[in-house]
Amino acid sequence: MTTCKSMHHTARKRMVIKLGGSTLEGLNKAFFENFKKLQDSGVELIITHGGGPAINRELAAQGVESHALNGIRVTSELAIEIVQSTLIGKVNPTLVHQLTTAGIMAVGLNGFDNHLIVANFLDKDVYGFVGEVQSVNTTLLEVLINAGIVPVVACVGADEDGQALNINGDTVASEIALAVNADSLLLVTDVAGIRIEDEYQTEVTPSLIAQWIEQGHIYGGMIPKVQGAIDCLDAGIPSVQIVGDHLLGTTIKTSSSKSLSSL
Ligand SMILES: Nc1ncnc2c1ncn2[C@@H]1O[C@H](COP(=O)(O)OP(=O)(O)O)[C@@H](O)[C@H]1O
Ligand SMILES: CC(=O)N[C@@H](CCC(=O)OP(=O)(O)O)C(=O)O
Repeated sequence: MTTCKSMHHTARKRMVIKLGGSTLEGLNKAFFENFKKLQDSGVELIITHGGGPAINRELAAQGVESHALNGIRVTSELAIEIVQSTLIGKVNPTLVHQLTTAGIMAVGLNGFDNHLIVANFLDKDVYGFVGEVQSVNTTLLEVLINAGIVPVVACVGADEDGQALNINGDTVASEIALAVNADSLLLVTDVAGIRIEDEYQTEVTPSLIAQWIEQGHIYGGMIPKVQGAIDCLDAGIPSVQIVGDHLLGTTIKTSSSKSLSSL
């Protein structure tokens, strides 16, 4: 019996999906119903999200300055309060509502819950209240997944003193994918994948990505996505995709399977 059960478990696919703030507000019921179908077909889902545009609006409304450096928001003491309340208080429950409306049992979480995301200051002098992930406690995620519940994780970490730290949503997604040993990572954003000189790429390798960053073809918010993708591939997660809201986009692979046709 035990063998049977564990074999069943290892056969299940586990997928981490990150919904970017750039696309979050335009997603409809049909989009979320795709996730319901995935879950019904036996895929274990963990959803993470960002919320850059919502944070920008709230910062502007309160007259708090912030700017990005290498795709990371430089986050002052005033700004972290707004990041925390916007992501955990507004963006996360809105997303949980959309998922539950699509028939998915979903529960909202953030880095504070059962030490889910323990973080250190990345570099306080340069970035302010931005976190670098120190550890991900997967215990709670496993409990929820086993009960058929989809965890929905806001990208706020907590340091050992209980200070909230802002972490890029793509970074949280890849760290969680690594921690739960996901079979795939899907980053949903506002573009249909990586675009190079006006052409969307269907399949790319880490070495091409490094070249494109160097040449400035990949910049800004795309940088934490490809970095997270490469970290996952390096750790053996077989599939990472960056897609638009139609779920079409770029697959990042360690080596191209197109070598014959492209020769
Ligand atoms: N090579 C590239 N291909 C596609 N998008 C890119 C590229 N380089 C930079 N970008 C930018 O990255 C953005 C997506 O990142 P971001 O705005 O942070 O989205 P999200 O909120 O989904 O994390 C795109 O809208 C585009 O402006
Ligand atoms: C440190 C850092 O940059 N945090 C991000 C967190 C939100 C996020 O990542 O949102 P997107 O998914 O929309 O990019 C920020 O403050 O914007």
